Amino acid sequence: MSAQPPEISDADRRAHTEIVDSEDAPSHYGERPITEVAVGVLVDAQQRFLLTSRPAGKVYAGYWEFPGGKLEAGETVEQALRRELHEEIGITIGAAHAWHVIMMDYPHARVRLNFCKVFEWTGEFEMREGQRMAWETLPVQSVPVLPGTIPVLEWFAQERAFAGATHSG
Ligand SMILES: Nc1nc2c([nH]c(=O)n2[C@H]2C[C@H](O)[C@@H](COP(=O)(O)OP(=O)(O)OP(=O)(O)O)O2)c(=O)[nH]1
Repeated sequence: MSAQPPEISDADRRAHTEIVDSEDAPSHYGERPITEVAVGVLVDAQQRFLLTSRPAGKVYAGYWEFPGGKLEAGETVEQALRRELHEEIGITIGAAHAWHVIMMDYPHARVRLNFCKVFEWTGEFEMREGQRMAWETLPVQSVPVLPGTIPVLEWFAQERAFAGATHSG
């Protein structure tokens, strides 16, 4: 089975990234409310990282991203991450190590992405929303990647002294 990669629209190209790397940004930043998102960067013993495709029916369906989702009321980033990764990919994570925080201004929403590295988990991977999964290294082979995923690839490139394009497209 080979799924056609989705078209990249002008809106995707316009999606605006802002590196924040602090928790200082107010909950209403600019004119639009901010949606808090917990994102897991799972790294295995071979230093590969896990990407999953966004399921049908969500915005950016078919795009590749790091697994995660929106915080529910009263949740911390770590709690939301633990819940989302269990619900969506079937695993129970160990410690979540806060890494970087960025804002993304999409046509559909303004989101604050709280990226956490995760090195330990238990359970079998089970794509419970019909996603696909891929263990990746640089350069990433899965296309297209979500605009808000690209900065993570840049951080890996810096950490790993990787030169060249981090992904295609
Ligand atoms: N999971 C994840 N989301 C990302 C990444 N980069 C990025 O811009 N996003 C954006 C896309 C979405 O606007 C938002 C995540 O929301 P979502 O719709 O996937 O969250 P969810 O699973 O809670 O969805 P739902 O319950 O509303 O269906 O964050 C990434 O690497 N991983």
